Amino acid sequence: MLNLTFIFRVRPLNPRETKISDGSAIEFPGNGQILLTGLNEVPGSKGIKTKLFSYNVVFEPGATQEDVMEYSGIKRLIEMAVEGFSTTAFCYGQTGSGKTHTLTGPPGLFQGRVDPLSENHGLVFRSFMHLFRSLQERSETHFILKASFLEIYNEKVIDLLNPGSARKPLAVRWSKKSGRFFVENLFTVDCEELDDLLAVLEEGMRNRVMGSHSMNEHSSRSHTILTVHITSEQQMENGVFITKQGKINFVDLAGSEMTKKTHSEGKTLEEANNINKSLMVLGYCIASLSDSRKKNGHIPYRDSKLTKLLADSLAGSGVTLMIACISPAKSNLTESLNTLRYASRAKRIRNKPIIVMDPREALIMSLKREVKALHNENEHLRTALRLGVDTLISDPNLSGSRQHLKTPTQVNLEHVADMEGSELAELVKHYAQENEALRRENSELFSIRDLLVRDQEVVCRENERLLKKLEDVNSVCCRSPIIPVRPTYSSELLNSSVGDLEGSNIWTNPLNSSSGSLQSLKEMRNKVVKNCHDMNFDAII
Ligand SMILES: Nc1ncnc2c1ncn2[C@@H]1O[C@H](COP(=O)(O)OP(=O)(O)OP(=O)(O)O)[C@@H](O)[C@H]1O
Repeated sequence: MLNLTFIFRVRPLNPRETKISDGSAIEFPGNGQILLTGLNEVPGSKGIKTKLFSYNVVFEPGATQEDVMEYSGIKRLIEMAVEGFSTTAFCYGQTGSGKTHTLTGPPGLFQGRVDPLSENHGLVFRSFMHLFRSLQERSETHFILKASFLEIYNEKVIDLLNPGSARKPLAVRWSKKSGRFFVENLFTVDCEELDDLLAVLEEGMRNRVMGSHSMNEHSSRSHTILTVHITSEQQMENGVFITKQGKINFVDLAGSEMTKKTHSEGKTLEEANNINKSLMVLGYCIASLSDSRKKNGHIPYRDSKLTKLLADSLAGSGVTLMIACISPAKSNLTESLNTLRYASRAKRIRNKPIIVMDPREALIMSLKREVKALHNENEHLRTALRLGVDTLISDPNLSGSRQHLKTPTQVNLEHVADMEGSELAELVKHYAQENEALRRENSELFSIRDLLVRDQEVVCRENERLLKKLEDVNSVCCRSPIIPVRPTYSSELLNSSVGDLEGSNIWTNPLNSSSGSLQSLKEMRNKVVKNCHDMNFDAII
């Protein structure tokens, strides 16, 4: 199952590019195709002028923020997070290609009073609105939302919701329990209302490190990860509560940059080196994951903070939407080519996403599913065999499996999360026992069915033999001059009553004293009719 989807957004030429007549090097032939032109001017192009890339979703420069929300697949990602999956949307691309614009909007949107109706809002703001609408539609489920927002600046993790005046970095540690990396002491905010989530976004955006270089006046100098944890509690038919823990990460990667082109030096150069290094590690991880020979080997997640924190999304149980942002300008052709190639490599990662659940609850769920399937199968078998539940229970041939089901273990089906270990163990035991009893009953029903099928075959053969005998007698009768000729009577025989036949002279044959034959014919016929009646042919599947 594919868990990494790539989509593309090509931004319009910016005023600077238009001013210096830096034309577009990208054409859109349609059907999700991107045609790079003028490649022969790129060093190492070996004379190739154009290259065509094909993808499922490509947003052309005219696409609006709403278009991206509607057609990028982000809505599905949110639904999956609500259903308990770990999901990630991240924006990748060279500096100034429109990553921040796509995720959160243009620069300055979060300065001063934020206009909630602005058309400039990016995917994060729109996703929060969609998330709350989606939760409201599921009134039968109780949801708890928590959000955190961090940035990785120069390989240091800073809490954007609680940066402190010194912007003290937080440690990234490995959790044995959850089997993943986590940020120690990261501020996590309870978000009961949509406004709480929006406040998290605003606060984080204000605290983010921005810089300026020749290619982007408002360049993000850090990677940011905004995470919304979604815990859902739903009551099942029998009172058991099932808890699922989904999450959605919005990752705005700092832009890859050619330091020569951005004229970086000093602090900006150090930032650029760190950005490029962590993006390179991300590239290695993606390349290793997409290479089937290396997939189960070493993946260098530990080589950067970014890959440590994204490891579960890339390789584990997550579902990822990668939005590759591209500049159309001729002057950025090499970078655009790199982004498209990077995406082509990453497209090959496939994993099986899984819902994150408490292992004990997962066991109960799987036992419940099995119990339900067995119940259904047994019910079907019972109907097919025309045996009522009571018949089965009173049938001494059946083991005590049904008796057990009539008096199930009494278990306190309270809120599972609040249950003591011993209570949970008892619940698991109960389902395991019920499961076992149903399995036994299932195999007994199957043996009964096999037995009946065998009986049916024997009776069919017996009937065929009797009908053959009737045919023989018929032919003897036909040869007698006294007996009027009837074309065939085996079917007529089966359709008429015994009384009809007795009164009829077609059976009397004084020459071969056929009263004995009549008697045996009647017996045979009765036997066939009885066999057919006894064996309900339709009932056996
Ligand atoms: N689709 C678009 N439509 C209009 N303007 C855009 C679009 N994409 C980007 N821009 C503008 O281009 C400029 C650079 O975009 P942005 O800052 O989002 O790039 P970035 O990839 O995040 O860069 P960096 O990696 O340096 O942070 C911004 O002024 C932004 O508003």
